[in-house]
Amino acid sequence: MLHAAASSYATDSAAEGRRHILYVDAYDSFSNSIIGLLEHSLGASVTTVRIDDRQASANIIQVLKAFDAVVVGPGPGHPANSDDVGLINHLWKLSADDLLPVFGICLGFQSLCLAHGASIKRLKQARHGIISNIAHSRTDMFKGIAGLRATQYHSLHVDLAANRSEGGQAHWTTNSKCPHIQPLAWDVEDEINGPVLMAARHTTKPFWGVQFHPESICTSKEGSRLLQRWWVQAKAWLTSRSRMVAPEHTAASRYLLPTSTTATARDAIRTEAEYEQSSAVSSLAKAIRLSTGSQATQLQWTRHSTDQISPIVLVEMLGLDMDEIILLDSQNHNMGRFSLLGVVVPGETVKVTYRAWDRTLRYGTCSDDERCVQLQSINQIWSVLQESIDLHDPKMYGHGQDSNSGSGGLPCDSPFWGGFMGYISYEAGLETIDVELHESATSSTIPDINFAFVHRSVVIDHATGQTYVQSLLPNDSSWIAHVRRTIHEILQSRAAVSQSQITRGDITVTRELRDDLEMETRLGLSQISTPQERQYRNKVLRCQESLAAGDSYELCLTDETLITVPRIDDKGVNPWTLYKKLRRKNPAPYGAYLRLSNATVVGTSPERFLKWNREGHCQFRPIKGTVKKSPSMTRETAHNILNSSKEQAENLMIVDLIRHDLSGVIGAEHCSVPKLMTVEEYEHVYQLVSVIEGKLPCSQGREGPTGLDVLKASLPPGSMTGAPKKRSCEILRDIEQRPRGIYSGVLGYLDVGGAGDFSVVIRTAIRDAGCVSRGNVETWRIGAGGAVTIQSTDRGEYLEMETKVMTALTAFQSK
Ligand SMILES: C=C(O[C@@H]1C=C(C(=O)O)C=C[C@H]1O)C(=O)O
Ligand SMILES: NC(=O)CC[C@H](N)C(=O)O
Repeated sequence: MLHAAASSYATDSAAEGRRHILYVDAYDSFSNSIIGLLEHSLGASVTTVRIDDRQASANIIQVLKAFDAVVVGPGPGHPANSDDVGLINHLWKLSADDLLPVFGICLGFQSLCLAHGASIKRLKQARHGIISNIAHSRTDMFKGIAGLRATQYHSLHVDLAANRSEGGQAHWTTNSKCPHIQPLAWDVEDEINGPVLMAARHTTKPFWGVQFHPESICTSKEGSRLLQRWWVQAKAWLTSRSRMVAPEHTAASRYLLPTSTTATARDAIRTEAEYEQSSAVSSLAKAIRLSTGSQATQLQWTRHSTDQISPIVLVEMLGLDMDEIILLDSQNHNMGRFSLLGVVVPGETVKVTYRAWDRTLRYGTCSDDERCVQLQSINQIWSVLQESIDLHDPKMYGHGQDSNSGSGGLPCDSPFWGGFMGYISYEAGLETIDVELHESATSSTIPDINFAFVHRSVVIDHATGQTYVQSLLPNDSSWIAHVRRTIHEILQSRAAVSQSQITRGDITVTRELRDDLEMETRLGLSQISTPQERQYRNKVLRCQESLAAGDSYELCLTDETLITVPRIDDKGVNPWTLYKKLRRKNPAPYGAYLRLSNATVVGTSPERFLKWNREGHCQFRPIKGTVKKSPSMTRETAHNILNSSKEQAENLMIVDLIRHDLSGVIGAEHCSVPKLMTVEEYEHVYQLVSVIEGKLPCSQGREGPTGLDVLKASLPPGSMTGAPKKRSCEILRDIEQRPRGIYSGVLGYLDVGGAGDFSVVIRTAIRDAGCVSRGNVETWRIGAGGAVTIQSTDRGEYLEMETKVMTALTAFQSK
């Protein structure tokens, strides 16, 4: 199947007269941005092939006939390792008749030079996310290019044998060892590594290459001009040879494998086997739909002016604190606007779980009516989630019912009207990028995807002081009235203020004090086992070895802290009491309390992963760069540290990675970076934050990608992996030797109206499933870690991990 560019929505590959470029993807996390640049700076149509596409490799001559030029992308590994470059090696051996212009970027460039006599060596210090001025010859593709600042992501470099003998000067001549490699650009500012070759061309063949990354957000505009200059040269070469592409461009299609899951969540399932399963899976959507009746879905809702009502008080007054619920709680944090409560109605709410290691999907309202379907791949889940959402979109059924507010229509300011609430684990994310799971993932008892289809919800808008009570169930006025009465009760007794317990009457106060006391007694007897410093530091060093070897540019190393708490009278820690303590100690905008199926999550994440609204506006907010607060750490010093090259490089890599993830779905030209590396202050840390945004194409009817497509294309969260994502995750799995589970995954909601919001699961405690019935102790886990770069120190990384653990561990320390 032909895969016409990763960003197929931006491309009209059938357009007449367009040139065709074959992009060779070496599994890099920046490829989609490069493809966007080729499409929009050069006006070319781009088709992607992966380096390990065997069929394309075996038929490479035929494949190339359909293209005007090839761009060979960056990637992990070493150009001398055939697995890392795959079919790239064929390009350098093409006969005169089959030749065509080739442009290599980073790994592609190194491969070009290696094939023509150069040596590939390790840099003394790898350059990942480092921006520098490029000194160039002003000739060839650099003609007319002004000052060029460019981002580098490399550990290896091209050694032309004459590098060092030129006294640190850039030079533009070939030498006898590499007579065909003509230098075109150098980095002469690098004091540690000395002059490093940044661009070259072949003296007789139409091969060019650059060591830096023209697609990076921090490479100046001259980066795309350079590509345009190359394109002029390439086309001149094609004209001089009268080279024509095969009349049928799609002739290449039968040799190329699809490169990514560009199928949208709404796309029809194709193979027969998939079809069979899909009908089983589809019955899930129908089962969920049945619970709302066969008629049009109505959203019944009321709105109340509640000022600053506390979601905690509301949960308790509704008597839900011991039940299965999902609370997304912005904890009055200045960066969180909404709090959302999803109610699980025992025996009625449909729960959907998926286990990555055996690919089983389970759904039902309770264990008795649970159905289990064996899936071929996680990709089948997205369509069923999307289908369930689509079947309930109240917009499709005319107006919802506004029973009390009198304004009619739907509550547009409420970001969630009902739909799925829950999480997607890190391992589920690994499956989406074809990373094999660690063997011990088989022992995991907590689901990897865990959602409830929430019909009844309450949304508190802390900015406007409005609270929405909403239900998708038919004839649910009595529940709505019950919540409304409870809200009035809270308001009347002024229980909405923070001193709520004092005003809620003696019974509640007594219960709360008793709960606190019980928890503190258990916590006083708990055992905390944090990662050993020496072992953690060794892991940092192992990460750095992979970075130095060129296998990764950044690795988000993590480990976990275990808290074992004795169960007394068959009772462990009350998760609700624990959550209340945690949110007091570490308020954060993405607070989460989840009890669903056998998972218990108590968290205070500062990091939004991805939000999209009903108009299709998407936003990522990755955090990368952490400084611990302390009496001696002034805001100014924190800013200085976070503005250092180490922290900025760390952040830049993730920004470029997320631009790639988002571009793959909506096209690079629709992505923007409105905030690049701004410092934000939290309870215990300062963080460096960037914002990447984009807009889904407006689709008529139900065509085109959705927010869920962006979500599935971006897992696991780049800030928790490092770049390039796939190789980095494989390295981390081998170093960490454990599944991460819910930690490092994403938690949030998919709204029936088409919106969604997910945080990154960090600074969070998770209770082991099954422990409740496992005798007299229970275990809680807190994952923590940080991005290791070549500039990290092992001790510094250990301290950073410790700081992050503490943000959640404080809740376990007895008073
Ligand atoms: C890995 C964690 O956090 C991630 C790593 C960060 C960093 O390296 O600075 C910052 C926020 C998160 O994306 C964690 O909190 O455990
Ligand atoms: N960005 C890249 O292509 C990196 C190439 C190679 N793996 C290196 O680290 O030098």
